[in-house]
Amino acid sequence: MLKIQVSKQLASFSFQFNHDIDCQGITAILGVSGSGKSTLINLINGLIKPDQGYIKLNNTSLVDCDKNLFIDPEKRQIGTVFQDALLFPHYKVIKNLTYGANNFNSSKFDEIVNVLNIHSLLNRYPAMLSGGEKQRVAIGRALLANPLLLLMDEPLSALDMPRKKELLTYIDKLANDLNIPIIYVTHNINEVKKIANNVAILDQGKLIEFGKVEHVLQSDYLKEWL
Ligand SMILES: Nc1ncnc2c1ncn2[C@@H]1O[C@H](COP(=O)(O)OP(=O)(O)OP(=O)(O)O)[C@@H](O)[C@H]1O
Repeated sequence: MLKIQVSKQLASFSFQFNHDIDCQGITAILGVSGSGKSTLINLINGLIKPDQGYIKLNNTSLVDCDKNLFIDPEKRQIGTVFQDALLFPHYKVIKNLTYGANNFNSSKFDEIVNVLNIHSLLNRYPAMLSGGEKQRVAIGRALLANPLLLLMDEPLSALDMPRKKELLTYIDKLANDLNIPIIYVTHNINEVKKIANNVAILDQGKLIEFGKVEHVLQSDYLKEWL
């Protein structure tokens, strides 16, 4: 369980989020541009410090403003995949995957390589990969660090439609085959329908709705948005 009760002021933008997120399956964070989706992701992974409140992952405090506690991003056991796959251009895929990952065994490596279907890419440089292949490698690298939770901030936005469809299938497999909980940021309702179990809707830095996808997609807020 991810327990979040935070507020953050970024210039004139006020952000608040008070809700628990079940660490199971895929939880989508949906909202228009500027609603605060990336702010939420960066509060969870530690790239932003809240002004007030706390975040706990499976009962471990990641940040607690009252106690002046702040766990550094690299110690949170949380993987983040951003819009653009940030790979080292001068390293082959295999080195990009294993860079900085100290605690993994070869069966874990094989499992991740299989689920993401990147075996044939291991000896290529990033410049020799398509956008979707790069994102699969970036996801693989995040998974090799053994995260308890995977955050994905609009991972499809740089891809064309066929690659989007392809990568969505892989993301779905991660949650099901590897059993890794995922928080998935998007402004695309179709992506939510395809892969998410639960969805949170943000608007102007506030949580508007949270619940099962079937339920939330019926909300009046989304009827106006569609
Ligand atoms: N460091 C900052 N300083 C000032 N304002 C910021 C800062 N970071 C974000 N903001 C503002 O906070 C608001 C929310 O930004 P955020 O990136 O969280 O939105 P988003 O929903 O992820 O948007 P998008 O879908 O376009 O990525 C925006 O108005 C943005 O300009």
